[in-house]
Amino acid sequence: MSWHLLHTSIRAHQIMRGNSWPRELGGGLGQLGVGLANFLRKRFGKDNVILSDIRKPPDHIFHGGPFIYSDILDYKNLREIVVNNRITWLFHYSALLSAIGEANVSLARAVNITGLHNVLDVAAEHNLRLFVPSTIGAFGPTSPRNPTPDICIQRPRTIYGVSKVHAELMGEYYHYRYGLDFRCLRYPGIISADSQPGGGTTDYAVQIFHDAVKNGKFECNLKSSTRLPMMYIDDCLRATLEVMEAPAESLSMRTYNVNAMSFTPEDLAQELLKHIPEFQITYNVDSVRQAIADSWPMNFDDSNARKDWGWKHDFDLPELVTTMLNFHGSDTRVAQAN
Ligand SMILES: NC(=O)C1=CN([C@@H]2O[C@H](COP(=O)(O)OP(=O)(O)OC[C@H]3O[C@@H](n4cnc5c(N)ncnc54)[C@H](O)[C@@H]3O)[C@@H](O)[C@H]2O)C=CC1
Ligand SMILES: CC(=O)[C@H](N)C(=O)O
Repeated sequence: MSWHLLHTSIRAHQIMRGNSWPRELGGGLGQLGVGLANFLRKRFGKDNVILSDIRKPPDHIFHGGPFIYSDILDYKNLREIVVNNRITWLFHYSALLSAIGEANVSLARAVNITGLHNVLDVAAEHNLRLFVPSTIGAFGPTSPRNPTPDICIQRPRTIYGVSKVHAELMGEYYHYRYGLDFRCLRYPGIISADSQPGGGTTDYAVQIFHDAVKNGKFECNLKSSTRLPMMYIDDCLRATLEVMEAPAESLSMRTYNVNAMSFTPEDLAQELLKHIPEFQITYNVDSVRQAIADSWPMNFDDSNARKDWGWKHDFDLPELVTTMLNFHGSDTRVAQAN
């Protein structure tokens, strides 16, 4: 019996009891982890996915499958989990995202850098296959923005971006120096319907759907012309699994951009109006998030991922909006019925 652990958060890790499958587990209570847990439980059965968290999970999560405690900053605890459960793959999702990281730099440095070091060491010590997500935030104002290739200048201006460049470089160092099977994808802004974002710059693109369905209006904290790479969560989770299952010999790199679409708040509002004609968007720009967004890629070049391991996205902007509204719409209908 081999186990696979995804480290995502102070609130959630997951260890999956897998027979022989190299499958990933989502962080229990993070935006992506919730989606990942659902994805994995639909495909592999809920009893093969164990959530871990230093907080008590809500009932629907607790009853959704097995549960265990862990903290990414507790190296001894990490080693015990890896050894006691014979972990073979580790997915490290724990981080403070861009905006929340700027509000608490010392905690972001601890979690995003010291936490990463703990994971690298336990992964190298126990020969784990390690996935660490990077981000569009790993680029900065001196990077080419339209499009942004895999290899170019990376001088991000957030602790989040600096920590993610560090993760990319450290992961690749451990790969070349110690043979660690490190794999990394730079995610765009990820959009999910059934989970809340964790304090990033792209969070508006998640909240707008909830507000549009519930109130018919939305106050956007970025300028209407702010173009950013975005991806629907199903594409994100599939990309993660596909790169982890790709044969090592197919990987010419260990860190890849993955892309699906790029849009502005205005583009998104126009697409929403096709479904909700009365929808209204207003703007109240958050200067911290706007400065971060203005330093990030506008479009991502992911040609290496498409060439090396066959990456292909499924959701463009129209499909994203239809899918998200169907979820929120059905959610609202259920709420009204109840
Ligand atoms: N959601 C997105 O749009 C994107 C996410 N990513 C990356 O994917 C990963 C997961 O992202 P999300 O689920 O959105 O993040 P999230 O903010 O929803 O969850 C991150 C988790 O890290 C946890 N954390 C904080 N301190 C911790 C500690 N000491 N020990 C363990 N966990 C700790 C937080 O409690 C939180 O639950 C992160 O590494 C993030 O950088 C990358 C690009 C885009
Ligand atoms: C794109 C990301 O990495 C995240 N959603 C953020 O905005 O901080």
